Amino acid sequence: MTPEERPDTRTVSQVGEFGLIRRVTDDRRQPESTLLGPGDDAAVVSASDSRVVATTDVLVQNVHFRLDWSGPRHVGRKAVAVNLSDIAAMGAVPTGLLVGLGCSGEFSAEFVDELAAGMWEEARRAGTGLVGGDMVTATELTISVTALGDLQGRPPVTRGGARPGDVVALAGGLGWSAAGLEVLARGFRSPLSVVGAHRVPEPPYGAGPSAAEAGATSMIDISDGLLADLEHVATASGVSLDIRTDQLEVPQRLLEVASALGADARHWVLNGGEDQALVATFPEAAGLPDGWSPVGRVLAGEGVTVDGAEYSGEAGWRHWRQ
Ligand SMILES: Nc1ncnc2c1ncn2[C@@H]1O[C@H](COP(=O)(O)OP(=O)(O)OP(=O)(O)O)[C@@H](O)[C@H]1O
Ligand SMILES: Cc1ncc(C[n+]2csc(CCOP(=O)(O)O)c2C)c(N)n1
Ligand SMILES: [Mg+2]
Ligand SMILES: [Mg+2]
Ligand SMILES: [Mg+2]
Repeated sequence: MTPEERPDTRTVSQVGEFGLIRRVTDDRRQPESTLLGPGDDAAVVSASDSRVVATTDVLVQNVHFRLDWSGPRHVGRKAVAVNLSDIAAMGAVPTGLLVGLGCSGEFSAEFVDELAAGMWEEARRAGTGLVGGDMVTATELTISVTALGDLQGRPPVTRGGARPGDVVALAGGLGWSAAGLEVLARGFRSPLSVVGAHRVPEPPYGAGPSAAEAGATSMIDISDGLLADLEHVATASGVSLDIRTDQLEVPQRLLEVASALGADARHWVLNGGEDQALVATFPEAAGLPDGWSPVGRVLAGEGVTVDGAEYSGEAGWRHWRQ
């Protein structure tokens, strides 16, 4: 075995702050929108628009992921995916990502390499890259990602534009991540269809800009749960949203997993978080773009209902739940 082939067993402490930065920034082919990448006091990115969309989501070990449930590549992909889905939910395309990493010196440097590889993998799927970040020592593994985006000349699609008569529509899957979380919490590691969805969500990135192009009146990505996140749209728009369960399919696979666990698949679909699907409202006459299907209606009033009735089950995820 040559020295180059020997596995690198050094820890983060041994490699140090600048060694670590070099490892995760060297040899990365930046996307075209990166005019100046990592290495200076700040990055410079180009955009076709004079406005910049900016969003941050933080992931903390044992709150957002567990390292006995997910590997560093999964965690890296998820940290980027949840941020890129917020960019898509504004109707924008991403132009760059900044990553704040807090980790203890005991982690292997290879762990950080894998985390960075997962982030780049997900960033590339959406046509963007990591343009900068920060590395600090911390007692809990913490990943803060900031995503920047370009509205390409369109108005932002906010949570506040839904109007009575609009169609509520969905792009992407719901309930898969919650099913995976429950499977993992019960000590199982399969089926991969749900465990994989929990480890790494698959936001429908292209559906955000295409909804904006088609005249969506409001949009949000589902991080906490469909009903919980639609509450934000109902409040911001001053309307009521009614979800129709005859239009919101519960996938057969989720029914099977739920039946094996004695759980409720419909609850996963209505209240499960972290699938990062997109929900938007469209004027009835607009027609839905590819990848979008109707799941309900916007009505005059307030709050979110299911088939015209209040939902009695527990709502979606909340930090510091009492
Ligand atoms: N610490 C903060 N300082 C300033 N604004 C914040 C802070 N935390 C959240 N916000 C803002 O509040 C709004 C709602 O934040 P929230 O995190 O709930 O949205 P989200 O990212 O879409 O949801 P999730 O975090 O579940 O993915 C966003 O506009 C966000 O920028
Ligand atoms: C170990 C572990 N326990 C529970 C969960 C579930 N979970 C955590 S945060 C969140 C909502 C989105 O977060 P945020 O609002 O911060 O974006 C959900 C559904 C998990 N992923 N890992
Ligand atoms: Mg957030
Ligand atoms: Mg969001
Ligand atoms: Mg978010």
